[in-house]
Amino acid sequence: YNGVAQFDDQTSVQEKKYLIYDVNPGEGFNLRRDVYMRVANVVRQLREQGYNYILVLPPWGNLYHWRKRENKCKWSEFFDVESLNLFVPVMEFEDFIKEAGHQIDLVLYLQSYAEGWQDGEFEMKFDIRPCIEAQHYYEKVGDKWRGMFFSYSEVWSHDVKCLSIQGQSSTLVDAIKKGFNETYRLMVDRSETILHDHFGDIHYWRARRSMRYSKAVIEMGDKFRHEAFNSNDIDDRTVIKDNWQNTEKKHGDAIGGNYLCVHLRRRDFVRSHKKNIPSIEGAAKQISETAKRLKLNQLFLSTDADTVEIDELASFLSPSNITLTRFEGGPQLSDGFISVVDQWVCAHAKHFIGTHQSTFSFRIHEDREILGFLSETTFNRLCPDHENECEQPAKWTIVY
Ligand SMILES: C[C@@H]1O[C@H](OP(=O)(O)OP(=O)(O)OC[C@H]2O[C@@H](n3cnc4c(=O)[nH]c(N)nc43)[C@H](O)[C@@H]2O)[C@@H](O)[C@H](O)[C@@H]1O
Repeated sequence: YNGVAQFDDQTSVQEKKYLIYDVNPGEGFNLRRDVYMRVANVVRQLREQGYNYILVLPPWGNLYHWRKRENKCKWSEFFDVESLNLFVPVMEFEDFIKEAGHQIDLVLYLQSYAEGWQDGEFEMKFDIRPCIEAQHYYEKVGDKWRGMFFSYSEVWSHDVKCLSIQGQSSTLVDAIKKGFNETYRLMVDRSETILHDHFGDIHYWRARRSMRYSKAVIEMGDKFRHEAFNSNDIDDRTVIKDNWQNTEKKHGDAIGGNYLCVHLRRRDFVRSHKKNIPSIEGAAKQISETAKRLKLNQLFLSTDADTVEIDELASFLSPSNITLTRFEGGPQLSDGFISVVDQWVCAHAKHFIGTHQSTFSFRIHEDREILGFLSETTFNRLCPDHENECEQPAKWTIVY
């Protein structure tokens, strides 16, 4: 596959256009990372077919899980934008405003079909339809459509249309080609409505491999690994090349630092995934057993739990020589930044155990696949209290 850099020769063929996107406001950080991969693959396909789209990165902000209210955060705070740029050309929203102004030509609001699936069959299709709920998010004031637009109050759109769609990245490609390929600044809202073309295929992984963390995240994470666990890339065998395009690891290349990482998802998960996650005591029991089995007495805990639960967990660890360490960050760091450092540290552990169906854990799985860990050290989850041997996460292993 040589889908890279083809865009260089196409810039002359077609006038440059912008594809901006957004996601359902209630979605968390790591589901948004998944949606990025779907949209990046929309742009990849459009470019391969001669449409000169640049992907505009939606600023991070006002996330439900973030306790510090932050908005207009750039992707470069968390990710290496130059690296993303090697998959499809991307730009920060602020740079888009500088380059193309405060207007968007059309917001295409993705929605499902009001009538649901016909005959219970999933068929890929799209149609412009009356809006079902977009009116809650966009309002026409004078001749300008106003909306959230990532908290940029000066931004507005000339038009808003609703597209009922059932399908995947390529379905949206078809819709754009058919109806909107003349649109200069196109924004696709509710992009999570489309699925991946093929979950876990080479295009999925290329987009994912391009999503490297920012230098600041990596430096902070590496410093912490070194200080807390004496872990470093040479000893852990986790050295990777600067460019993801020529980084290819085999399972078993990486051995990881001398610690066990557990991602313990709490807060809203305690309610929404009650049946599938353990109690604090149950988690401590499973962690203790794994630590004993693997002869690891250093635990790195990545969690959104409050300190009461963390102290409780620590008190249940047995034998009591298991040390519990967390990355606390400090007041100057954002919630988003701390959470990505947590993921980086977990990605380098000798063994990882995550939480059932948490996209936060899924992104750690992927990082470990990229680094070349054996799958059995990665695709593990905590079981609910009443099940000793629950079903483990599907092994979505890397493909090159
Ligand atoms: C119920 C669903 O849960 C889904 O969450 P799920 O997949 O775990 O994962 P995320 O989409 O990332 O949302 C969870 C957020 O909670 C914080 N968080 C969770 N675990 C940790 C951790 O170990 N360390 C740190 N520092 N922060 C953590 C962090 O802000 C993270 O982005 C949501 O995406 C969906 O929108 C929905 O709410």
